[in-house]
Amino acid sequence: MRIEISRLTKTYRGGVRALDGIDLDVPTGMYGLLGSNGAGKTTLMRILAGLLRPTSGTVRVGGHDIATAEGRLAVQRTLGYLPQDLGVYPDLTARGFLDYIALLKGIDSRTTRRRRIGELLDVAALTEDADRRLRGYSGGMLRRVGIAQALLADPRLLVVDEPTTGLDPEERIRFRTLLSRLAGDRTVLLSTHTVEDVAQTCRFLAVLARGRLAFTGDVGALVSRADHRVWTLTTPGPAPAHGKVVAAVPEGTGTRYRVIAPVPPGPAALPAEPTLEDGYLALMEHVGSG
Ligand SMILES: Nc1ncnc2c1ncn2[C@@H]1O[C@H](COP(=O)(O)OP(=O)(O)OP(=O)(O)O)[C@@H](O)[C@H]1O
Repeated sequence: MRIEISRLTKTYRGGVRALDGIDLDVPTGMYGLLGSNGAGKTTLMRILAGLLRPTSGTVRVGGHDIATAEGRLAVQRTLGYLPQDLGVYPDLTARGFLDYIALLKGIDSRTTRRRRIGELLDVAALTEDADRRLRGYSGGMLRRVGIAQALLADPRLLVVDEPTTGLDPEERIRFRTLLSRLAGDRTVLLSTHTVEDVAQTCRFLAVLARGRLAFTGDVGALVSRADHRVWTLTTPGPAPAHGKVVAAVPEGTGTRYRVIAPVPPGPAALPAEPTLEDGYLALMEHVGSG
């Protein structure tokens, strides 16, 4: 399911221009949307989910234009959305909550609901805990309940907004693996400010900065933004005065710095292999974050 976005602009009442002329083509599979706080990611997700109207520009999802009522309806039928702040009822069990959402989504047949919810609890690895109240769930389990509710209508497009924020490393990895598995036969648009989530799951990504696209392409192309610009320097003295220090690890009597800079930050600096995070930071140095 392809997403085609052209000249998309969103200006909020009060004048904040959250999206400023976005052109983006998202193919089937897993796709990352990276950007710092306030870059416009949630605004874009909410427009895709039909919850917010753009100020101008066009958005087509699977060929349906979301500017028309029929288009929005068609997209809502093929889209599952996991918002940043999914509210749940803590006194419901996971099974009860999913049943409630399924009813809201118009799945009237009790048998269909029971079967579908059973399948999704299994996909989200929640079967054993399905009859426990949500108030006792961990952050990772709640996020998986969120994915299960987003999958109820078997959407071809899954839009997930900052799903791994606040998760511990094991839960984070488990959640990422789940998303990758789901992307096998659908489009999964993953919005995040965590570079590692994209590095571990996506081949293609876009970077938003202050409402504009700063980058689109494959992961390797973003990594190479930091080619010949990453250095390590171990010194007992102060941090290098030039370049952006991205890591500082105590080592012996000194500190090993990792630095992004166009030239070696000191005579003892050694070149290092760039990571996706280095590429992202090098790009942000260039465009200015925000
Ligand atoms: N309802 C609103 N009214 C006015 N301005 C808004 C509204 N929602 C968001 N904004 C502003 O629009 C810009 C983009 O916000 P958005 O939430 O889309 O960014 P984001 O990339 O999702 O950030 P975060 O990672 O912090 O969630 C910000 O400057 C934000 O303050």
